[in-house]
Amino acid sequence: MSSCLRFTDPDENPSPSGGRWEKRAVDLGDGSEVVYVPRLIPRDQAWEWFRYLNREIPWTRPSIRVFGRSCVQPRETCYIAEKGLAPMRYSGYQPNSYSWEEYPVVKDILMTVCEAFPGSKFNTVLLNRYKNGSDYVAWHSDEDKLYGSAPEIASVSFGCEREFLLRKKPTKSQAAKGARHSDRKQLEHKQQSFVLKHGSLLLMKGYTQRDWVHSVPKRLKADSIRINLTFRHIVA
Ligand SMILES: O=C(O)CCC(=O)C(=O)O
Ligand SMILES: [Fe+2]
Repeated sequence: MSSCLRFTDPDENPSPSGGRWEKRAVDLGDGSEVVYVPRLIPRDQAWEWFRYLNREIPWTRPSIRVFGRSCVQPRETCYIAEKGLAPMRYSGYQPNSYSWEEYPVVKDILMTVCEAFPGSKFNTVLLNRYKNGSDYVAWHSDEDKLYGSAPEIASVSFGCEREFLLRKKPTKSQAAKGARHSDRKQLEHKQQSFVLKHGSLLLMKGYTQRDWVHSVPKRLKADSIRINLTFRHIVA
């Protein structure tokens, strides 16, 4: 069950720059926070970029390992990274890394993110394409020492609106006891839901990767393509 979001508005205390966007911050507690920008990119510009990404990106649907079993990833992927960075790996899969120079529009999207959040730093991007509502991303966190202890991850969405869920990870003692029914119920209340709109940005900050997991569940009514870019910063 997803709880209703209660937003605070950081623009009530505008920062020196990056203030021309409506931003909705959600404090998840204990040092975790997300900021949702519903209209990072104007609608027509976002459709133009959607068409470019859909057409030009070399999408692949790799085999990954989940709980020791090989399966086809339930969405298409591409990875772009600065040269010389440590390789990225998830679920037993190490994507080929393409260069930023080959995809100028991806750089333009990154520039827009950096204008909205001056001071943020990103050097890689993982792109995902969901052909329709049967494509999804399962519960996971992007916690990896490659990204440091409290990474900022900027997620920009295009095309079909999809639900994005965030759920608190069980604490060590909850995990040790095994998720009893009452604990499970408690954790369900610590779930947040966002409908990520065409041209929107969701910034995950602080301990969101350490303490929360996220997913984009199957939605059989979603009948068109969604493209998502998660900008990340590899520290080593
Ligand atoms: O598609 C999304 O909104 C999220 C993708 C994601 O979580 C990931 O690539 O790690
Ligand atoms: Fe993720």
